[in-house]
Amino acid sequence: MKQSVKLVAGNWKMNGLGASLGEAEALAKALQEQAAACRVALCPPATLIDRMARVLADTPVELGGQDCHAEASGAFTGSVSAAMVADAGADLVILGHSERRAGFGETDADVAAKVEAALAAGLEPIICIGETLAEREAGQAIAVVSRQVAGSLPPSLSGKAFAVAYEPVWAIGTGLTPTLEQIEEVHAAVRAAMVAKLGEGGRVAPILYGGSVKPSNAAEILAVADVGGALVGGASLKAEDFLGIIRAV
Ligand SMILES: O=C[C@H](O)COP(=O)(O)O
Repeated sequence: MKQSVKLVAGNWKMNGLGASLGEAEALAKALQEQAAACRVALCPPATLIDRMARVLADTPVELGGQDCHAEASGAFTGSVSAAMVADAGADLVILGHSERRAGFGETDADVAAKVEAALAAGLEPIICIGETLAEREAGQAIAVVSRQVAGSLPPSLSGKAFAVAYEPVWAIGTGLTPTLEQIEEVHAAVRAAMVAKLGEGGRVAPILYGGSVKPSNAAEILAVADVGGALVGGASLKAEDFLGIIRAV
């Protein structure tokens, strides 16, 4: 299989005010002094994208949003469009995170529509999938992620730059992680579902792992077959911790 460059993306979620720009600056400075062996991205809250774009201009750190609306414009109070995320300075956008699926009722079809909007705006989507603890305990993990891939990835992704992030819901922010064997098994199933949906276009995009990735476990997780990077929450908020993960690639 052709390997794409690994991507390590930090999802700040609803954390970080202007003061946190110092962490982005420190990260960029470190990566300018010693280049990373992977792509690196930070995805701050929408209000920080513009300011962070200035801080990260001419550095190796890419910038992403955490969500966008599926429509291009209109009466959607509180939402931002994909074009707005791009206009603020982002190159990527996280879509379908489990916190949006669970907290805002986003379905696979909603996510697929957002992916279309992101592509139209020139953004590279990072499409999140993952099973709940109840689904894993019921032996449904593979079926759930396969269904999410089939429903959340529109055919138009074929030939476009994108990533899928496998994030078991029970591993997010808990300190728990699947075994390396479980990660390998799910990533293989996700890859098969991507190829079933997109044909050859599903073979190259990286499949990131997310859920309690930290400097101490990053190397072993990133070495698992077809783990194409990491989507990092808590440990991306401090440059030093995030660098520990990036250096493990
Ligand atoms: O998007 C990131 C994930 O939800 C992982 O979060 P975490 O690294 O804090 O477990």
